[in-house]
Amino acid sequence: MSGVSLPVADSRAVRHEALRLLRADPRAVTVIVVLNCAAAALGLAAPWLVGEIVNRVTAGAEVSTVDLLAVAIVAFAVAQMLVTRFARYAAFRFGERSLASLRERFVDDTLALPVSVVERAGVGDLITRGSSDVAQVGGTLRDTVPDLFVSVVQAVFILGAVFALHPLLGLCALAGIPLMWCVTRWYLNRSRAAYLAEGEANSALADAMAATAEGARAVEVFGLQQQRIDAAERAISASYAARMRTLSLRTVFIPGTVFAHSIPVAAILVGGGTAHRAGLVSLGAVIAAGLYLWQLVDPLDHVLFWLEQLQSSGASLARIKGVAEAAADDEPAGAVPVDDRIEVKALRYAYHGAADVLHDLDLTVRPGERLAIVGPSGAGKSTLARLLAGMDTPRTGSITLGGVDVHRLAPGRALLVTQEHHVFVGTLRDNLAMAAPEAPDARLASALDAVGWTRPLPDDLDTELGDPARGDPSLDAAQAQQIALARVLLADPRTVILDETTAMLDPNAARRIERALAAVLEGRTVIAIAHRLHTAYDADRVAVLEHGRLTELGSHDELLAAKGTYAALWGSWHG
Ligand SMILES: Nc1ncnc2c1ncn2[C@@H]1O[C@H](COP(=O)(O)OP(=O)(O)OP(=O)(O)O)[C@@H](O)[C@H]1O
Repeated sequence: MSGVSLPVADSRAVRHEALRLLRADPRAVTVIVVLNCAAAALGLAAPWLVGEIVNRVTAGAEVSTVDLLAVAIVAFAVAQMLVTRFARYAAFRFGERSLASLRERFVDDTLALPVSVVERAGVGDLITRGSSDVAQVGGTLRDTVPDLFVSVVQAVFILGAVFALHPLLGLCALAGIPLMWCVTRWYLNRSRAAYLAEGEANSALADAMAATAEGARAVEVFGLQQQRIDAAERAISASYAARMRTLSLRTVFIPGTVFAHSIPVAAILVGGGTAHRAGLVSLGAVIAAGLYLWQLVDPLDHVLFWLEQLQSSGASLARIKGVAEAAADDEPAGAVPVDDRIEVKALRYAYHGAADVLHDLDLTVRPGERLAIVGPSGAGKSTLARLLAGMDTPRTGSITLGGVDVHRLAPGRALLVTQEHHVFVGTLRDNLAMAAPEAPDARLASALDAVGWTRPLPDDLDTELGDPARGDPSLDAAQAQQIALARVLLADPRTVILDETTAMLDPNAARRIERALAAVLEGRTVIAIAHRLHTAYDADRVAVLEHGRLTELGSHDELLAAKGTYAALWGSWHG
């Protein structure tokens, strides 16, 4: 964790993104709106028909009339059920499609992020945004938005129906709104911060437990039991206090809204009863209005419940959109250089605002040249390699390849090969073809031959790799490195930067890989960070880096003759 978070989008950008998701499929949204309105309208029939039954019975109607109205109630209920079913289905499909599009965009935005931004932010943040935040927004699109919409439509229709029965009854129906408004505002003003604090306290508790479990040996050896118990108790107390805070908010919110629901029913009974006695409304209308109000409880509950969900999804969408903003801040790559000459001018670099680790570096590498960079640990060799590959940008000064800032080069022009090797889950073909998607199998196979690949695999290029849990053959570090080198061959970069490519391998494997490397590097410009000095011996020139400064530059023989740092390093390495 670096502590430098990825950005979070502001509320305007979040609103814009939410509208974009809704506008992406206007046909589906129209179908959902129409079906839900129809379902809500059909739901209004039953209370009105019950009121009609009361009015007709009071007026002395026949049993057959009542039967007919009862059948109509059932018919409307069935019709509402069917329409609701199709409305839900349409909403679910829309939600799933929106979720898929959100995921795809997130992957695109993540891949467009500069490596340095990902490293600074920490992979954990990106994973949380890509998993729980995307799932939260997806759930909201699939369930909350349609349900909220249905509930709002139902509530509006129900209130409209009560007003249609009689404006006086409509006014009684609105009697609970002021209290509900106050309680909800009070709750929403406090709940976001309280739930965020609860989430943080839970994470801290999980971290404290995990640290104790992971460091169990150290706890035992150094007798840290009491210290870990105290740490756990502090985390538990903080989590308990945070939970009590959210619980106390709910103990006001839930009873407050339940009470607010009963006010209009009481108002209808008192106001409606008085109006009926005064001959202003029929008894059936009062009963229908009472039934409507009971029907109103459910959609209002949903609206209040989902409001909170919308708040936390808004926060998740802001975090997802923040990744897109970070990706958009990066300058577009794709510039094509005039040749392969590398020019480093007055280069300075510092990590996250700390002191400079590279100071005023000037260096020219000719096309096709082999340059070795040597120096003590911490001198800045790997930092320079990353800058040369365009993975980070200089604080001041410039690095160009063929006149183009390396940061803006078209992909594949200059490649950094490190000691890290990753086998992607997929077939051997997938692992190779990502460097050259159009390459036929014969070219993939010859790239493998060129890097000295000898391991027979059960299904050749179709062999699945990368997931030992499903029984994929496991590859050792050297074989994984060979796949990485075959990829370099297939990508065919004009410039290759090697950063201690064989450092993690045993001497035999290292020799095999170095032989393979010779094939890969043929005819290219090569800048090699050398920890084994024979790489420097084979190079056209050697650059010595000490404390972030270039202190020596020349051929192996010239530097030996100069009797400086390189000569001393060679002397101690050689014997
Ligand atoms: N991610 C990072 N954040 C902060 N400082 C860093 C980071 N990576 C390297 N440094 C610092 O930058 C300086 C140069 O490190 P760098 O890894 O480039 O040296 P190096 O010559 O490659 O060393 P080695 O041979 O041990 O790999 C060191 O002081 C190191 O502590």
